[in-house]
Amino acid sequence: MQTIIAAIVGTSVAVIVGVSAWLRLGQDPREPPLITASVPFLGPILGIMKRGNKYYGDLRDRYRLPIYTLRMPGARIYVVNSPKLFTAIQRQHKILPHAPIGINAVKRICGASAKANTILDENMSGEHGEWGYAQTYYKSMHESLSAGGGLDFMNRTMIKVLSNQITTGRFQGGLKVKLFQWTRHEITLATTNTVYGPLNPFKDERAEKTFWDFEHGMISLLLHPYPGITARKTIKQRDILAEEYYRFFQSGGQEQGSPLLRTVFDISKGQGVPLEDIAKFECLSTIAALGNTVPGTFWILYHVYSDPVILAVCREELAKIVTTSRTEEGLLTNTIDISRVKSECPVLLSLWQEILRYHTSGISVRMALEDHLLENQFLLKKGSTLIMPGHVLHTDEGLWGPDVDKFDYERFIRHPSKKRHNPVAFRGFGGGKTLCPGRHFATTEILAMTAMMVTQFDVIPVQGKWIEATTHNTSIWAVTPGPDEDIEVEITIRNGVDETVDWRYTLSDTDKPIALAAEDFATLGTESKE
Ligand code: HEM
Repeated sequence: MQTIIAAIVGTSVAVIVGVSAWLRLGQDPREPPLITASVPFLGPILGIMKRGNKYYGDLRDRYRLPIYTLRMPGARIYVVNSPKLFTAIQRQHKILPHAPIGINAVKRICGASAKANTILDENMSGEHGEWGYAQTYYKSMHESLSAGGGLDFMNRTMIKVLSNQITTGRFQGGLKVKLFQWTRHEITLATTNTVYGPLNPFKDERAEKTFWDFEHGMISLLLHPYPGITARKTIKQRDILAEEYYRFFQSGGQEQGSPLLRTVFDISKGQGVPLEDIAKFECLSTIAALGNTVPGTFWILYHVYSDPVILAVCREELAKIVTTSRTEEGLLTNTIDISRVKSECPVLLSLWQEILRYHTSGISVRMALEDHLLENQFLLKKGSTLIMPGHVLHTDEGLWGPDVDKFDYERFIRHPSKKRHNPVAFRGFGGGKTLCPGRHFATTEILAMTAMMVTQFDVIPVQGKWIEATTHNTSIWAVTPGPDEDIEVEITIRNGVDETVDWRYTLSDTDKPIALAAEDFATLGTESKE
């Protein structure tokens, strides 16, 4: 027996030493340093399975490298830790694009026809100029969601829809709900009514349920080698959803929808994508619009209501921008202009940014289309994958200071005596070519929802005290994780709120982008340091 064990141990050690040596020999000295796990190839996979995106933070702390190589079966991966290199990689978007990885994910998730997939492939990385489906689709999304008439229309519609949902009439005598589930429903309705208009398929609660079940299982379409066998349920949910979108488009629903929807629909049609496939791609667009906005809203409500100091400060800030008027009949109306929330409520805005810093852990990925010497220093081999984990920047003490692990709702408040953080260190909305186009809309929606709740309602945990919400069970792919356990709360009308007074929420001004990402600082003319 002992001899067998010794033989197994001996062989394993020999294999590990052999594979490690082979890995090192296959590594060009100009490549980012190789980190070999104690079990080659499997080590990183096990690390990621165990620690999720925090694994990259662990390696950053252990090796303190600006960029390093990880080897996994069939993959050469460069993981980036330095904000300077994040920017350098994003600048090389033709040689180091996101599209080959992103389009592959779209194909696996949406299961579109061969015809649609061929259209997707054409000039996907923009190597021949700004044409082709992928290029024009994302460009038009960015344009439709940038400051201007289209975004103003969406913001105003969303504020109107949301304020019709969040009314005192619904919470008479208190309403007990699970906070995450409730937030999810309210945001799903407000966002989809805004995007899809009066024929919104999500008005049917069955569509909403199918959508969230699909979202939950979607990772299996990406990771399982044979999803047709192992992820049949998720595929069925996607196909039911796609049928809903198909019926919507066939009946011309998009004509009454948002300018964003009409624009991207026309682009898909113009590129010759069949209607069945436009409907399948729409499943993913809704994921983009809701996937992070829902947990983002949950976290802001959780932090505001679970901390009496934050709640008091936010209420004080909002009270300053409430204007009261009287109708001819003598009825009082309180009005909050959401434009003023964005320009005159620095604490609320800082709280939202801190939520993104503290809770989001998105990863930006790129692929090297050819050998490239990054910053004349690091050789990136053709075919390799680049990983830029937001988490490593968000948790870097050198970038945020010694209190980096603390949730500090005032961290982003600008003050002449305070050194501003490096904008590149904030990755809540990613960056570069794939910078989130929905960031301004989502920010307005989340701030509007918070303003409506905080001014009119109290939220109290049914258990009597707030339990710290954790995110240990988060899937590795979640950009903004939801809580491990939902929290049962009671929503009641805030003490002192006069129920005879009408509350109105408006958006008076045309959208002025708030500097959220490093790119916004550049657009707004504020310097972006690295
Ligand atoms: C709090 C809410 C949101 C967060 C935290 C968020 C975050 C992100 C992140 C981290 C990325 C990836 C960036 C990268 O790879 O570098 C992204 C991409 C994207 N987001 Fe958002 N997002 C939010 C809301 C929205 C909304 C409301 C929409 C649409 C209405 C949207 C549409 C998209 C799209 C289409 C992309 C892909 C962009 C491209 O590849 O060019 N997002 N988002």
